[in-house]
Amino acid sequence: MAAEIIYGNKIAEKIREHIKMDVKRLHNQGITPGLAVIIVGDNPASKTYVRMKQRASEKVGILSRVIEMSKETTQEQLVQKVVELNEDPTIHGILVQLPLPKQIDEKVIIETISPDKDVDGFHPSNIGRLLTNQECFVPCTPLGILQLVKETGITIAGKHVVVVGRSNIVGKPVGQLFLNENATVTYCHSATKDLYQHTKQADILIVAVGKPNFIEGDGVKDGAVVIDVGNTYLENGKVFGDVHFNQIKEIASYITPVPKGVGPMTITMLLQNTIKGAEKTIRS
Ligand SMILES: Nc1nc(=O)c2c([nH]1)NC[C@@H]1CN(c3ccc(C(=O)N[C@@H](CCC(=O)O)C(=O)O)cc3)C=[N+]21
Repeated sequence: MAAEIIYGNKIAEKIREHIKMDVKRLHNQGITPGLAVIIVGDNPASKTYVRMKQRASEKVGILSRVIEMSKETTQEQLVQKVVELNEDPTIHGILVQLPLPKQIDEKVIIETISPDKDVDGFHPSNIGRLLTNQECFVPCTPLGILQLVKETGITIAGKHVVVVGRSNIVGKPVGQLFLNENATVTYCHSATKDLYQHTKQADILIVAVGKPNFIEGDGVKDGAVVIDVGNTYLENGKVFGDVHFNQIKEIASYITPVPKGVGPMTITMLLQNTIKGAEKTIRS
């Protein structure tokens, strides 16, 4: 049976309507949520993402400030910029677009961002809080994936979630998030032996490796929910996911497309986290 396609862009649109109302409520309290996005260097994909984030922010009434820094920026200069934004009361969310140029240590920069403004959820303090199931900023892509799966109406508790990929920004936190939802979680990665033996066990298969068509039809169980986190730009300018969509759509119960799947949810969760950052200033 053919799978139902989960259109992340449609779900994202619905959530953004709620976000607009949250922003209005904050405006009425005299607060304009502010997001700072720092981009270092001129990676074309990064520029595209930053533009999408900026446009999405403006549409819902979040003030976005994009800070462009040259590819020669030193670590010290970037740290200084982040410290400045940490202290800026008009900024409620800080995102440093990754990857960073070689001369800059990402870990140092991420640890400089105030955990209270860390809308990416990459600071070790937020990661530790996610691990211990405490209130925190959850990384945007994992949070978006959870919302997409919840939108299908399936129960997550007790399901076997198999995550392919173990990056700090997607693989690891998404597994943790589903573990917190009482799923049984398996992580697969580059050293995993007999990958398909594992992926075929998945009720929910999440693929985040950045390799087009990495998982084909024979790696998927009948009726599985398949979430494709890939976003690889090929020379022709087209964007590709990590799973063989045409094969798997005949096997899965639900599948996310690329584009219009996980990507728009990532950006929507960034907006949601920025509002959460702005709300923190009310309570304190
Ligand atoms: N500090 C940091 N935080 C991030 O969240 C972050 C980052 N660095 N570095 C790069 C990755 C990638 N990322 C995407 C966001 C949206 C789409 C997205 O919306 N993609 C569209 C396709 C776009 C197109 O059609 O060109 C879609 O899937 O429909 C993709 C990828 C955020 N990232």
